[in-house]
Amino acid sequence: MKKGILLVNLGSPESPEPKDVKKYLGEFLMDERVIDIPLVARAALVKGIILKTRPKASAAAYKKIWWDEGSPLIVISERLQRGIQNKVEVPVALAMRYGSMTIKKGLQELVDKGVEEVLLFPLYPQFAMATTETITVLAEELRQAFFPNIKIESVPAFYNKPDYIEVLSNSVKRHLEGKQIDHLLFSYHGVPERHIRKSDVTKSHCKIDGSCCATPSNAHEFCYRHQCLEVTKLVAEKLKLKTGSYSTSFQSRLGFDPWLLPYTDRTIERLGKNGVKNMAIVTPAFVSDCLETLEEIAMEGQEIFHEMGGHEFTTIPCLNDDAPFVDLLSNWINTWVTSNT
Ligand SMILES: C=CC1=C(C)c2cc3[nH]c(cc4nc(cc5[nH]c(cc1n2)c(C)c5CCC(=O)O)C(CCC(=O)O)=C4C)c(C)c3C=C
Ligand SMILES: [Fe+2]
Ligand SMILES: [Fe+2]
Repeated sequence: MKKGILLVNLGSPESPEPKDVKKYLGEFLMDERVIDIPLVARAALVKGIILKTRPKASAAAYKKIWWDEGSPLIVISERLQRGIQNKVEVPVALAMRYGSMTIKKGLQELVDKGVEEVLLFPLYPQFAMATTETITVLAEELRQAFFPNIKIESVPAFYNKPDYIEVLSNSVKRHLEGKQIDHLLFSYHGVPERHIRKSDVTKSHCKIDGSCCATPSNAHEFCYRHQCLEVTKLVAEKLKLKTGSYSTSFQSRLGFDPWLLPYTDRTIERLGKNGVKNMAIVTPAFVSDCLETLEEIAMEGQEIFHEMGGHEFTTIPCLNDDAPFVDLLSNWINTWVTSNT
């Protein structure tokens, strides 16, 4: 059976204009795994409230980070795809969960090249129902409806793979070389606490009480909070960071439901108030720099820190298309390609 790879990232608006941002946000936020409330309530919230105001504010934010070539997230994902394609023998396609580069088009591109067995590769180190799960569920629905003769295998969350932790740790180390940092903040995209409970396969483990994520459990295979805390722990161990010199927080909350704590903006504020002068931030929930890292962290986060009296604010880029990351993903793909052939 001929094999092929489909890398999948989140997606971006077609342009940073409010009408395109509105279209993108409409599709994104109407996903039942992103805003997980009944359809009628979701439509009322998204179309009746969020889409009335947010597109204008989001468009202004997108304009600050947009590149001549397009959305940073898309451009970087395309560079990653090309980097991997140069290192593997099978076709590598790229799709986005939302927007015009659809998963259906990505599967079609592979099928047109004769592919019958697809490795679906969600570009997220940690599992979340709003990211990994929505991709795998949609890909299976598309397979059943349009491509019944292909096989799809999905790459699970790779948050604790030793070679991933090594690449991430080396990147942090490289970007902090020669700097005197008082505090390293690991900031992950937040999710509503409800998402963690919904994804708890044991239905009783995740109490989000501070200790459950450190207690061994089958729930952790699908616990976003555990997987984020684990990345922090493993990188801190690898870099021999001292207790108290690093911490974890969650960014980008939306709405009034409780989201994972502590929040990144409040954490930056507290660090500044507590006298931290030089801080760095790494964002391991994102493999590609995007609105959430380039604007919310590198611009807004820096501003908060400076307002609180902080001096140096270092934003560590995502792994993007760095050679060690391209090599890592290519190695995993090549292992899959040569297995059972
Ligand atoms: C209920 C809302 C949201 C959930 C849950 C959520 C989870 C989630 N998102 C990412 C990664 C990205 N999100 C990005 C942008 C973004 N996210 C939300 C909302 C939720 N995300 C919104 C409304 C937006 C748009 C921007 C805005 O208006 O603030 C992006 C950036 C995309 C880009 O074009 O650059 C990424 C990447 C993860 C990993 C995640 C759960 C773990
Ligand atoms: Fe998001
Ligand atoms: Fe947990």
